[in-house]
Amino acid sequence: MWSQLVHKTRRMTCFLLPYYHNSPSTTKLIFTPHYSSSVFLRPVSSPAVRAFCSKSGAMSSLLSLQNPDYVSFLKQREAAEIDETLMGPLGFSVDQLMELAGLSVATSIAEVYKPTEYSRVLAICGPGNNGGDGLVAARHLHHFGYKPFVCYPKRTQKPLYSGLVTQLESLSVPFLSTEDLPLDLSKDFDILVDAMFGFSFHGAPRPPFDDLIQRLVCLHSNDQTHQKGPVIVSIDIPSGWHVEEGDIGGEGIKPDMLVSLTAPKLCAKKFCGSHHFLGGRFVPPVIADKYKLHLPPYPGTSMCVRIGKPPQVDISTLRENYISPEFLEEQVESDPVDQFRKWFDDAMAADLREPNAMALSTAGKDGKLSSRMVLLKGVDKDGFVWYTNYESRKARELSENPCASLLFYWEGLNRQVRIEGSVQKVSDEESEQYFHSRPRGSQIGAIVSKQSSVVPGRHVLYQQYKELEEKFSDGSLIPKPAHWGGYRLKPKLFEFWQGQQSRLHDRLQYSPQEIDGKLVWKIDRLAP
Ligand SMILES: NC(=O)C1=CN([C@@H]2O[C@H](COP(=O)(O)OP(=O)(O)OC[C@H]3O[C@@H](n4cnc5c(N)ncnc54)[C@H](OP(=O)(O)O)[C@@H]3O)[C@@H](O)[C@H]2O)[C@H](O)CC1
Ligand SMILES: Cc1cc2nc3c(=O)[nH]c(=O)nc-3n(C[C@H](O)[C@H](O)[C@H](O)COP(=O)(O)O)c2cc1C
Ligand SMILES: Cc1ncc(COP(=O)(O)O)c(C=O)c1O
Ligand SMILES: [K+]
Repeated sequence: MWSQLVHKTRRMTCFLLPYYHNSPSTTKLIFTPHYSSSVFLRPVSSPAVRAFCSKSGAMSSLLSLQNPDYVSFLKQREAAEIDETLMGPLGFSVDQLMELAGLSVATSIAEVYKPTEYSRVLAICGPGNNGGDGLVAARHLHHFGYKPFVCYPKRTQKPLYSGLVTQLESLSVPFLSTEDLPLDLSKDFDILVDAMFGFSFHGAPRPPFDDLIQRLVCLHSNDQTHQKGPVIVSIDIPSGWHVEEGDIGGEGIKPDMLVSLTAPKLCAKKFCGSHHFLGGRFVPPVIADKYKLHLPPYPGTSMCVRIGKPPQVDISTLRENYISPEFLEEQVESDPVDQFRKWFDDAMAADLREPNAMALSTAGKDGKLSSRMVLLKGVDKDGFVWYTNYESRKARELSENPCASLLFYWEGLNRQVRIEGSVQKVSDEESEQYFHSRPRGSQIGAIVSKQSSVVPGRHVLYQQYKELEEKFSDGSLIPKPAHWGGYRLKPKLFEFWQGQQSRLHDRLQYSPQEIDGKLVWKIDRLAP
């Protein structure tokens, strides 16, 4: 039933940072909880930083605030050696590694540059494996919804490479010769994938790559005219850079994004672009161990992880233009609770995270306001229910002033709901029933926490928690503390807000009116 709603298991997020513990006889993989101050970062959904707006992007971005020194950098010789070991004793084939490398590049690009804004991609591929990564990336980008083009002037006559070319041709991905390419690449492409040279580059670039690199260099000079040009994404090494020293003369390409593979090479320390990613999620422990590689963990199932600092953003530029279906008086339910349920169902269907999270605002007798999030645990014609500590700040304020307001914001649907009314405690039986439905850990947590009071340190809570956990380890009933229970807000005012373009939002307010001794809800449209 809806009013007994939302008993979803709370998702506990714990970041596990693997490290390899070396003992003379064994190599053990130990997981330690990894706490980072950035753990609480939310993805910012705006065009400027769509960079990390996808779910996995958000995960990558929160890992990014790790100390950048934490990441290892490889010498050219080490990179080549690792490659040989992977493809020798460790049993990988070059095809496999190239596929994973190219996929990492495509997913890194997709995390930062959305195909709706950056559709036209030119992959410039060199004669070696770096070029192969570029071909694979182009294929994945096609499947991700981009429009890739490929320039592959020095083709390698090996089945792996001719296969990659055939695969692209079968997707009708156009191949452009160097002569076909416009001298100025800035007009025709949104993303330039630099897949010319990787860690085997040496000396000075020979034709035709010298000229191609120069065309990428030229784009920065255009940049000074403040034209929005294409972005450059380098695979593993910015082509033309010394693999260890970087851009020695300072006249090389300046990529916006670098996707390091396996581990960044030394030149990556000189990378100044906005987006440094790591790909190549195939490093087995023996390699990590032998080369003492410190690499960030890949989030979830992602093929890439952001390393280095995320780009700085000007907060004042962050904004969304809401685009939604019109929300009209004719469509709404006459009863606001029914309308709320309809929208709540939409929020559930949209798979939003914690659609039952709501801001609760209260004020004490001094009139000073306070807000916090709580979880809605039930709704019906009698009101909106949540559970909390009856000795908390909110409880004190509610005892002094029973008026409160609730606010839901469903970002993915461009919707907000405001509810105002008066608050009462729910019955003891109702609290009792709900309390015992919670996970046992949360029940103990409620006993331990004298909510809103000052605690000398986390260890105090943890100590009490451990003691109670031990006490109730036999599975016996955990008694609900008297100071824990529910509140119900009886609504007197509703507002349903649907975001629209140019800030001309729809706002429908429901207020109660008595007509012929009967209570009806009056619906008014408010100016946005
Ligand atoms: N383990 C991994 O992470 C994997 C990474 N991969 C990718 O492979 C490259 C390294 O590939 P490799 O084939 O060894 O080398 P390059 O792609 O860098 O290029 C070698 C070719 O480039 C020619 N070359 C070298 N220098 C120049 C130059 N100055 N001018 C022109 N051409 C040059 C070289 O020819 P030579 O005759 O000079 O030897 C080669 O033809 C790595 O960076 C990753 O991107 C794998 O895909 C998977 C595993
Ligand atoms: C998403 C979310 C849901 C929360 N749900 C509850 C809840 O249901 N009950 C509760 O007591 N605290 C909940 N909290 C914690 C409160 O926001 C708050 O920190 C706590 O209730 C103390 O508030 P007070 O000192 O103003 O009384 C939640 C926090 C968040 C971020
Ligand atoms: C302190 C506190 N109490 C209660 C709740 C509600 O949790 P539950 O869904 O377990 O009732 C939360 C949720 O975040 C909370 O933080
Ligand atoms: K490259």
